[in-house]
Amino acid sequence: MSLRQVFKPRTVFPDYRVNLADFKGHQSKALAKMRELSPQIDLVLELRDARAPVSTSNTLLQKVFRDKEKLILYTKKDLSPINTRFLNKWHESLNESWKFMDCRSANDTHQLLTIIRKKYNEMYPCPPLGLRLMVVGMPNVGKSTLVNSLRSIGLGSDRDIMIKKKRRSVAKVGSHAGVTRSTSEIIRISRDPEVLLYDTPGVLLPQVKDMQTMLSLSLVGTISKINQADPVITADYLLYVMNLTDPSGERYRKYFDHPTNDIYELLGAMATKAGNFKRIKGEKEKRPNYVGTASELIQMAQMGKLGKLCFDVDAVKSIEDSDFKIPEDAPNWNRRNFAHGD
Ligand SMILES: Nc1nc2c(ncn2[C@@H]2O[C@H](COP(=O)(O)OP(=O)(O)OP(=O)(O)O)[C@@H](O)[C@H]2O)c(=O)[nH]1
Repeated sequence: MSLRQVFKPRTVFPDYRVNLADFKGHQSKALAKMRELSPQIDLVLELRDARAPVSTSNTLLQKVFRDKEKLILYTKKDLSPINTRFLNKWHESLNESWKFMDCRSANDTHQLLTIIRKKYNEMYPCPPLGLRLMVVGMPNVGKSTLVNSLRSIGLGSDRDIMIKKKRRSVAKVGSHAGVTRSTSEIIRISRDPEVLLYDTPGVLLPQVKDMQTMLSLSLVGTISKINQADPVITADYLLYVMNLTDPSGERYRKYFDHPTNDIYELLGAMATKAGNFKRIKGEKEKRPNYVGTASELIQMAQMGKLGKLCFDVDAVKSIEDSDFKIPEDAPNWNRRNFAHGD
């Protein structure tokens, strides 16, 4: 590209056909269990990934806990550039409380525990069996990580959180979707006041809204490998998001010297640099391994190696542009109970 040419990122993503479902039997069972336990729950912690705040919001969970007090936790804040003004505007219109979190941070967990304990102290009469919480959300958003942090900090001191972490881990954590398969037994996270919670398996919608939602969910690791879209399509969406976020091409400068809208150009350059070629049946020459390189690029994005990214670019923009009104039937929660955090 000549220096005179100005790079223009794509503003519309091509309409690929991708699978829109990843709903499993254990998720359906988990929903039934949530409905069964719902009457004894005082507060629902709904986790969403801050890199896909709209796509990881689950209307099924909202229906199950329609009448419950709820605090929305946007997790993985360390990987997301999302503007808190957007979250404020969005939730103000829905009369909902929210907080930004790194589930592994002692500081954030402390702040959350303070909110939870305050909630207990404000209840009259105090719940005789302790305050009961349920931690819900889509797969891989950080539920089990949060449960372990709450228990470590809630029952111990944060100075020895690292030492006690192993002993106190009650919920299995993993880097892929679907690690928790069933609702936990009740777990104590604080003694005075008595606070108990249930960890639950991640639940998706039976079918997601559209292709971009599915690609966003794949990029934050919510979709199981078998149902994810083709890695090259997912990497192309990642490129679309990266260019809209920063049109200078800086995020992939290490692999390619100018911004591009052509995913094959970027993957080809990356594969050549790594010497990652593949022989295609019936062809003499080896070709760059586009699929393998696309998977590597996706993994880098998931680990935060391409900088902070929000994959819900179009969804966030359409919410930002809309004119909010508080629905008349919105529950009247006391929002002063909750801090937003940053
Ligand atoms: N960077 C970052 N990583 C996090 C955070 N919270 C959780 N993780 C990581 O995200 C991955 C998924 O965490 P889990 O706690 O297993 O997620 P889950 O929601 O219980 O997953 P399911 O069992 O599939 O429902 C793990 O690799 C965690 O270490 C966070 O706030 N920031």
